[in-house]
Amino acid sequence: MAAQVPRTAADIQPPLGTAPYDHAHHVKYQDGELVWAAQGGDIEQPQGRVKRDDIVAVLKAPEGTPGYLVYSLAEAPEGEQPFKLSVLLAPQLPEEPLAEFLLADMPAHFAVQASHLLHVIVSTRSGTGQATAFFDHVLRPLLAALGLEAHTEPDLPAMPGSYRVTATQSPHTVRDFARSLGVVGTSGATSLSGNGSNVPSAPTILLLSGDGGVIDLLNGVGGSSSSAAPPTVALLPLGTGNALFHSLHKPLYSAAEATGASGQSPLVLGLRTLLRGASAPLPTFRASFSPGSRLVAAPEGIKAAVVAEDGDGDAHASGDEHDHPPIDHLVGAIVASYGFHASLVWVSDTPAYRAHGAKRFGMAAAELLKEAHAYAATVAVRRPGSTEEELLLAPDSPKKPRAEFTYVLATLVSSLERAFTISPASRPLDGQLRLVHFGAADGERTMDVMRAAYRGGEHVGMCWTTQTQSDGGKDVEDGVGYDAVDEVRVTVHEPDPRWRKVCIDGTIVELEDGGWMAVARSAEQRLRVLVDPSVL
Ligand SMILES: Nc1ncnc2c1ncn2[C@@H]1O[C@H](COP(=O)(O)OP(=O)(O)OP(=O)(O)O)[C@@H](O)[C@H]1O
Repeated sequence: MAAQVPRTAADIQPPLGTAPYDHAHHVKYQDGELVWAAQGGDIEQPQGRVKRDDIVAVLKAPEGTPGYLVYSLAEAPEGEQPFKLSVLLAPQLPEEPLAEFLLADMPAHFAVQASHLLHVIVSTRSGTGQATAFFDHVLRPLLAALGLEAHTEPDLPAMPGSYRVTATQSPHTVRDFARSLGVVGTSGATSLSGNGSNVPSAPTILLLSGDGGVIDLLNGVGGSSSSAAPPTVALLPLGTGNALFHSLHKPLYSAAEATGASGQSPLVLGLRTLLRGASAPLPTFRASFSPGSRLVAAPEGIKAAVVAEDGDGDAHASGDEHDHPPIDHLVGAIVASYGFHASLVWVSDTPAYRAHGAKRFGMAAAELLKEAHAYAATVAVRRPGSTEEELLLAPDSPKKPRAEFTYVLATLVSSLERAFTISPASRPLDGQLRLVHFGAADGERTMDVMRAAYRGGEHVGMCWTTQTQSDGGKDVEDGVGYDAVDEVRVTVHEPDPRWRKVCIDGTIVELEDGGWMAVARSAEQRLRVLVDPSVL
């Protein structure tokens, strides 16, 4: 049975970091807002408003206090205090928004017992570095309101009502954390809770980061050699692209946009999913690399986890960020790319670019497109259900393989940023790899394609006329290819290592000249992820 939300008056003292509660006497819901007035006030001249879009949850007030507590999040990204969790105590609430947001029971994934630990990871350098502020001013007080308190002792046994916080200290912290989950006695992960309850039997991890945190967890928890049940991850999007989060929540953005609420905050959605979400297996792929492939750092020497192979076939860390350790595979959940996308991720991951948040991609893209490099490669695909590999062909011949590409990107998700819909056919958790590709194109054409992707995926089906290299420069039809695939193999033919980078969920690997990357859906279950029940 799920644990109850706190019911004592002490549990609803204003949690640390929040302003004192506002006390409403009259409340009404109009035009997508709760409006309220205090005792003696006039509801027609409200004292305060809470936008529906900002509501995170409604809790019942404790016994002896009639009414409800409405938790809402306000964000001011450029301000001194970027996040503010507000609480309104109201004697009653209208059916809307009560029915939608009332949290009657503690989510099962918050129940802490010997068989199930709750972790919070704060990735301090993700995005523009706001994960710590989000934890301090939003998540910690919200969890406190649910009767959950933080501790930072790695060796404490599971204590009901507590969770363990890990703040990243280096690019290795998340991967090291993930590896520790496989160690009996640290994770508390058992195959079954065995107590007849619906408490999960593996830990729940609240991840305050971008996509990098996910790939570090995926490659740290180990594969089939690990006996632990897969942990469940709750994503709180505090990175730059947050591709996995935005893709899993895309139907919710679309639903909100249909009602005119285009500004729906991802962090509010993330908190709602955290409180009311359901756990589902996270589809993953395995990217294998030819011998001689190496992990590489960003151009200025700063890059995330350094992961290398151990004898068990699980990815793990070695060396520091200046090493280029050999690598033979990575597990990903988002994207495996070669060409413009991989180069862009590689060159934009410097401290100077990172300071610009999501704008860093546009800035780095402008530089890269001045060169408009044509990436020499061959690309083979295996289509769904087929056992045969087939080469992607040149536009002027039904037999000749295409020899130059600008873009080769295999993905399991729809969106690489909230508004960048690279694979419009992808649905949350559908587990289908899709390949977006086009041949050598100049900078302007590539920008056109990228702009169309920002218009909801309009790049799919784009066509243009191009000139062949041979046959005296004949005009032929070309365009963006978009295919469901079970496997993709990219073989690079580039003497300059600069153009031999591939990107796996943000991690960069350099192939050798003539080397290859093969990407295929993986049947392994390494992680589960919390999603809004509507996407299941
Ligand atoms: N304290 C730290 N010191 C050094 N590196 C860190 C630290 N904390 C986090 N990192 C690294 O910073 C990177 C942050 O990546 P993450 O993907 O979370 O954010 P992002 O790149 O801004 O977002 P996205 O991948 O969604 O675009 C990770 O590679 C992580 O290992």
